[in-house]
Amino acid sequence: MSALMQVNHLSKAFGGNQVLEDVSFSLDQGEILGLLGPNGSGKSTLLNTISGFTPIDHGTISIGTQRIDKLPTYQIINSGIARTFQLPNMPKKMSVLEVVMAAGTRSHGLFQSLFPSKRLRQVEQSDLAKATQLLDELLLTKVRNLPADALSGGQKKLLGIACALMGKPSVLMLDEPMAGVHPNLRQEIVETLTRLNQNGLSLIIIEHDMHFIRELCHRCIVLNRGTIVANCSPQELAHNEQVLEAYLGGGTHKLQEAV
Ligand SMILES: Nc1ncnc2c1ncn2[C@@H]1O[C@H](COP(=O)(O)OP(=O)(O)OP(=O)(O)O)[C@@H](O)[C@H]1O
Repeated sequence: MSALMQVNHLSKAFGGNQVLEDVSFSLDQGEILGLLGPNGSGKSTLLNTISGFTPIDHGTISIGTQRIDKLPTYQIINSGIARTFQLPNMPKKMSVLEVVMAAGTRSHGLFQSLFPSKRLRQVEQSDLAKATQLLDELLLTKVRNLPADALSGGQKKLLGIACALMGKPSVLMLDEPMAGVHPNLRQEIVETLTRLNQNGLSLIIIEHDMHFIRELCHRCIVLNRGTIVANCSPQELAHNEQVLEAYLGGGTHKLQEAV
């Protein structure tokens, strides 16, 4: 494996609150990296900085040889990075299929949308095929004509993944994909993410569900108060003293309960 993404000495503070401090790690091509840590340790902020939603104070973020830490969000998306959110908001007046199709339109850019052409119609046809396939893979075919806002919390998460995949990213970052998802759907999600990974997608996954982490992740990094305290295999987590200290020292998610 070779490094696809490199984060070096990244720091971020909100006012006097130092949320990320000197964070460095890499994501290898084809890797599934778990991002763990107690509540408030800076996991979502780290994803926000990588995806350009939150500007960084210090450090660098690169994809291959390209620095992306100063780029606007749409260019970061174009460089192949997609993400989902912990609590996805969905439009009330669009159907599930329309929301996925709109995510595809966003990835083609405004120019093509404003000046429709034969080429655009072809793109729309291929978007429809891709959206239909993704909805099928993410078990949303039955609800494709419902308003997106009417979906359950778990289904909204799946829809968020479908939208993120419309841009054909090389890195997908998921913020707690299993939270609120019915147990019956979990294995399907694991299998879908495994298949996507086998087809070349690299993943960074924030998750508190240790069964999911062990089943899916090749490696984990653990944040505690904004600093990386472990970078190891999922199997090594339960024996890592700094990890146990991070979780037992005040976090509400107790690692030992999960392992
Ligand atoms: N936009 C913001 N403005 C001010 N403070 C923020 C902002 N975003 C995050 N923070 C603070 O950064 C800290 C880390 O939050 P973050 O959401 O990154 O943690 P987390 O590890 O993802 O937590 P959880 O597991 O509970 O989702 C918190 O103290 C939070 O209040």
